[in-house]
Amino acid sequence: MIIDGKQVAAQVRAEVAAAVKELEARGRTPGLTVVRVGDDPASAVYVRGKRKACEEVGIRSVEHHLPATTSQAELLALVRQLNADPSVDGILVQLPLPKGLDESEILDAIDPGKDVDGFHPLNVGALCLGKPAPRPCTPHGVMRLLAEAGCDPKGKRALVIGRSHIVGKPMALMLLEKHATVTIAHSRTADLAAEVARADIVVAAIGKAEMIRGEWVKPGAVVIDVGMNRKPDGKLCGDVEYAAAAERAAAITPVPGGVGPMTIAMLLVNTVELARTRT
Ligand SMILES: Nc1nc2c(c(=O)[nH]1)N[C@@H](CN(C=O)c1ccc(C(=O)N[C@@H](CCC(=O)O)C(=O)O)cc1)CN2
Repeated sequence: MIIDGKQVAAQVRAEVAAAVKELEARGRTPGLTVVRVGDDPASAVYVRGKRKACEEVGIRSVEHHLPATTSQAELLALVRQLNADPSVDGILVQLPLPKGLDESEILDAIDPGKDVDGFHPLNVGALCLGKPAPRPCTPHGVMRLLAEAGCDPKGKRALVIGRSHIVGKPMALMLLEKHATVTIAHSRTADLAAEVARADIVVAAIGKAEMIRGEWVKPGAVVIDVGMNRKPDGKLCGDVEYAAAAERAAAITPVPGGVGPMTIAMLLVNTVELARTRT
């Protein structure tokens, strides 16, 4: 089975549009503000996608596009200004930031009540403790894809490959919350093939083109590919050898059209949730 992220994302967007209508009936239009610094072409594409998705579901979106020469102090000042602005429900600083800017200090400065990405230490702590808080969009989207594929993580061996703050670590916590037995693999893992071979659920988020060999996948496993890599021929591919893995997996996400569209859909979910909380 191919897990169609575009289709699930469309379903999520329809749910968000209905939730926005309800809020509007109460005189409240949710608002997302995106901060983009510099001219990274991929970031420009993602931010455009975020704004278009907001527009489609009725979320008000504003973009602050700052030059790559922006200083740490200037960026911090903008974040603080947005924190104080009552018309802003969600603040998102598009990553990566240009070299020289301290990403962690910027993310920590976002009001945790407006942290639509769920990257603030307080929200990460809340996730750790199983308390309600905005969940990082990509792993949040993966959980929805698993549910749509009929995969309940309870009691299953889940392998998360990658330990980033944005995907790997929160992913592991969300799977743990759903009672999976979770392993996190990374660049120093001794025998990755053996880890993959015993996993019922594999979430690959390492950023290395087709590094996870199809033949490693346990027959009947569910494979979620978070990777997005550009091949020399210009085509996109994931972290998993798709065709070979699809022969063994019970369900698998493609790249593109798998996890990517869910990242934007769950951002909309988080924005509406923050607006509700602040109402
Ligand atoms: N502040 C944040 N920055 C970044 C995040 C994030 O969640 N918050 N995630 C990524 C980039 N990202 C969203 O920002 C993102 C990545 C990929 C996609 C997507 O839809 N991909 C498509 C393919 C797109 C293409 O053809 O190039 C797919 O997989 O089908 C959406 C959003 C890093 N930064």
